[in-house]
Amino acid sequence: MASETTLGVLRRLESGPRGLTDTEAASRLAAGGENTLPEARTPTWPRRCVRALRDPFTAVLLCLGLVSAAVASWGTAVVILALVAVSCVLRAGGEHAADRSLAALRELVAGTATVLRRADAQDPPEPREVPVAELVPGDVLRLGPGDLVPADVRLLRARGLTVHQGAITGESAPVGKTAADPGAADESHLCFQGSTVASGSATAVVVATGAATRFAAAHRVPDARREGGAFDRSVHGISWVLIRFMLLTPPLVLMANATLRDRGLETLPFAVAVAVGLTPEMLPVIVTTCLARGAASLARTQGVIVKRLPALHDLGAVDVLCVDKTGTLTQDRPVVERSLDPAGRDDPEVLRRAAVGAWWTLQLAELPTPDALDEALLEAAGPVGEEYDGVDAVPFDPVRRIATAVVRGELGRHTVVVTGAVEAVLERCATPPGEHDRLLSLAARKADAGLRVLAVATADRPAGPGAPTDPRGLDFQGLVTFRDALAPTAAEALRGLADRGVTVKVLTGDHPATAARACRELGLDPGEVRTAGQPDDAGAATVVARCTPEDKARVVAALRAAGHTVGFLGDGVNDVAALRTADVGIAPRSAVGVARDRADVVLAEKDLTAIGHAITSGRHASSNIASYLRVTLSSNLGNVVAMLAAGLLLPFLPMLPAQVLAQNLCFDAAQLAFAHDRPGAAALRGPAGLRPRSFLRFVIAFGVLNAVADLATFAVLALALHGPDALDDEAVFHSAWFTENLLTQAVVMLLLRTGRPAGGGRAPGPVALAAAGLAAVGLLLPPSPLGGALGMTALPPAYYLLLALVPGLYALALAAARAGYRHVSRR
Ligand SMILES: Nc1ncnc2c1ncn2[C@@H]1O[C@H](COP(=O)(O)OP(=O)(O)OP(=O)(O)O)[C@@H](O)[C@H]1O
Ligand SMILES: [Mg+2]
Repeated sequence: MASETTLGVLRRLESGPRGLTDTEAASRLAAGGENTLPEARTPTWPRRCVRALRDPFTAVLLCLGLVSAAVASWGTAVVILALVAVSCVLRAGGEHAADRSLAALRELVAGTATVLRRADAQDPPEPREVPVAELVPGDVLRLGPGDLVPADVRLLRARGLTVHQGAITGESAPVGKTAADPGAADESHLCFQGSTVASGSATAVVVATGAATRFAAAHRVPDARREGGAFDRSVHGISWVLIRFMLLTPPLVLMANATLRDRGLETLPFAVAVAVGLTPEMLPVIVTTCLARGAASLARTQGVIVKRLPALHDLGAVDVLCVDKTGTLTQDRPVVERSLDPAGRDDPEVLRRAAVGAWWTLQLAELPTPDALDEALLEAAGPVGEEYDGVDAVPFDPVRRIATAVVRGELGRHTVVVTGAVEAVLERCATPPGEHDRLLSLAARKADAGLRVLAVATADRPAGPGAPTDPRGLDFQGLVTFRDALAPTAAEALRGLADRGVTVKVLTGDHPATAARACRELGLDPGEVRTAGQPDDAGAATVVARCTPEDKARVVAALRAAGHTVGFLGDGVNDVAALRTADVGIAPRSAVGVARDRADVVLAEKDLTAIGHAITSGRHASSNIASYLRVTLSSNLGNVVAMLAAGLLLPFLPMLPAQVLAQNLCFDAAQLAFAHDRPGAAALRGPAGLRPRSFLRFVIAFGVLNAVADLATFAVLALALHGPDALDDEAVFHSAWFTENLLTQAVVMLLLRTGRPAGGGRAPGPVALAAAGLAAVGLLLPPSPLGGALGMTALPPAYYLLLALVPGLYALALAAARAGYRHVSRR
């Protein structure tokens, strides 16, 4: 294929430069299938369950179950397997529902391609937006900056085209592509599905779609999204600490019991049950439920689409949000304001020349969507350009910051028209240094007024084959200024972010003064504006101007390295690298294809205030997950420590393995309520990340407190009611402790969540109801027949009195400790 000529390829595909007819495309689609990757299909149920088993906690549970089975402790083994099964099924179900709704949402922002199609063979071809899935071999399509290459294509025409094809070849820099018929081994005339257009434009014919593309052949998962976002990392960190604890517990229990109590392997089921008691086995279920609920409600109420569930948590943790300016804070609907000669006087000729360049760029570059500045130039200049003969054009490139068009002038010579950022154009002009500085400050004065500034230069040269990619020795012609109105919701959105404790930074490719002025008008203090490349441009500055795409990504990376959780909001080709680098990439729906594809979150409506709501929703979900973890882990840890200690002090096991596991099941069921909780206002006020270290410190502190409370209960019960000798009534002791555990757990649920303080006159929330249910089970299960089956019994009435008292005291201690902890952790 590599050595085939363009014509040969078109003939083989039975297509032509005018594209396919609708009927032909439809019959090819029916015959060849949709242009989708095989991996993109949703996993089956068994696969989901197997995947749920790979969760580390589940794996450890399974191991413990096998150990129990190996020592013929069938009851324990069965209960553990039941736990595993319940958590797998709940999780797989949750993920299934979440995936389905995510897939539906992703459809909303799925890409389209600009294809030439004809209703009839005689009709002229017209460019049409077609869903990427409906592309067929032989389709002729247009590519422009920011497009995803939707299939494997052979270029027919290309202007200044460079593509990122790292997904296929691993090269990180953009690669130049041309339509010229190549040598045998060269692939510079082919673009592959999965690559993206960095600059330039092209017309190309589709040669392979769907499973036949090179991308699919390489068996790459299309969305190998970064694992290890902030959320995954935190959960991973916490999980591994716990798993180490769990694996250590059984041998420790065995050894302690063997040395101090002379017990042998018969304590193994107990040891295993204790280790199981430590596991937050509902964690995956809670995480999926919290995130999926948050994402669904965001889509419904705000039109915000979260494409990757953990991104919702990361949004909640964002403390710095970087945004670009044009198209995000402003509308990107520029209108020409003035056309100035080098002396700063009005001169319509400058505008006319720029418009000639724009016209021929539009004609020759065949961009799928015309550039906003080019359109504004043509709108203001009226019908110009046709009086010349266009030769070639290289569309705007955000790295060089210039656009070039070449037209045939008088006497067969060529005129090169270069438009672009002032610095970039002046650098290519033969202007004396003094004049150079004067022109820069003229442009800066215009930019100070909030205008976007375009410099125009030309050169006259002998006829040559094409446009120079890096023209030099130009004559400076003047400036065109544009007004670009601010996005109507931008000011309110920025206020909303400030209220939520999020620092906003503006990273723009535009002039520093234009950016500073826009910020001021939006009520954001720009401070000292930095230009990309200055030392410390990633530091404290609010505005970094003249960013290349790499600069934006570099600043984001530096902020992350400094410990921030960084969000990036952008809509253009020059934002793609930063969208990938940030913890959460956000794109408005109007963004170019790659930006939308790379973003984790897409704003479906043109309302920036939705970001604030999305951040709150992320905090909401994180706070519920954190509440769950905090409550579960600290009370589990407390129970385990208390149980180990009591196991050594008592002549019998403090709880039977089956009772430990039953208690565990009750906890798990009650804690599902956290997925439906509404956290208090305080939890939503600032960034809400799970920081493993401080989190584990919290858990250990409250776990120890919990253990102390448990042991105190045990001592009080023993001494107050019977004296040390009466303790050999095992069933009574087990029942009392079971009840006490469930009651304290209920208290912990109420007091350790990040929820609103009790009271306030509103109906009890789900957590309060679940806690009440848990307490009721704690009181009612032991005297019931089921309790009997688990080896428990009704308690003497006096016990109930004490059992009412102890959780009360514990609640007071807990509330005091919580207040003290807040005080300490705030300092
Ligand atoms: N189509 C174009 N033709 C010529 N010059 C352009 C064109 N678009 C932009 N420029 C010039 O390049 C400068 C920087 O534009 P660039 O697109 O890099 O940033 P931006 O889109 O303004 O910023 P942001 O990153 O905030 O979206 C503009 O100020 C303008 O002078
Ligand atoms: Mg932009």
